Amino acid sequence: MSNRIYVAIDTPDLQRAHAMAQRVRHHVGGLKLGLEFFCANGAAGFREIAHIGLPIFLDLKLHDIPNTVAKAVQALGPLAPAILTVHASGGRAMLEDAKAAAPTGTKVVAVTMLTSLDANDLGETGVIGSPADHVRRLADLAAEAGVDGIVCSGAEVALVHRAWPKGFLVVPGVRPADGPVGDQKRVVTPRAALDAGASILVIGRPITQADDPDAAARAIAATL
Ligand SMILES: O=C(O)c1cc(=O)[nH]c(=O)n1[C@@H]1O[C@H](COP(=O)(O)O)[C@@H](O)[C@H]1O
Repeated sequence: MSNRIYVAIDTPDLQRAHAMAQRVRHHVGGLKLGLEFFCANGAAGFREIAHIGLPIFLDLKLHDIPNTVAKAVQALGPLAPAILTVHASGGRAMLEDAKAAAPTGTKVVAVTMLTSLDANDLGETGVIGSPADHVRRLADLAAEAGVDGIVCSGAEVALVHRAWPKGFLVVPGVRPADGPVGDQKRVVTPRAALDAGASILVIGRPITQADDPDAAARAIAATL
């Protein structure tokens, strides 16, 4: 893929989502639809956005018992998303069953440690060790369970890339050098994330909240 930016279309409003996707479509490689969009618009909304013709990353971060996740992945099968997320902390059996239930062309990627968390947040959830240790442990589990890749921050992607060179590595929480970080805590620039081994970048607000979203997408793409 020449353009490795997936733009996060985070809105519950189908018209706005469609207009935003149309606006930036020539400057991104794919579109990411997440919980906010899918809870409001479901499969019908997904199909409307898919008509635009770019690959769709369906980011539902599924996390439940193996049977429930497998049945949910099966139910999403007719949508044939290019990429689908589950949580790595759902465990080995959940990851194996999610992959087995996904259509052949869908990459199943496992979210390791959300980019909105830092070492302190991790400690509060009872996890001992650094973010890097935690991401590495979950990435190893994801690789062993046979999913296609993981989601992590740009701060850990280099170490995962070394351990799993063939893994499909998704990096969100990227910000142009001077941009506001918002609720993200483990942030790097788009260029740094790609240099460290990211397969694709997920970028939302730096594009969608810009005064001129297509110019913002073009400007970020030009740095890559
Ligand atoms: O799975 C994701 O895409 C994801 C994982 C993660 O750890 N952090 C994260 O921000 N995301 C998603 O990436 C997008 C980031 O959006 P911005 O912070 O607006 O660029 C959102 O749609 C998040 O749901």
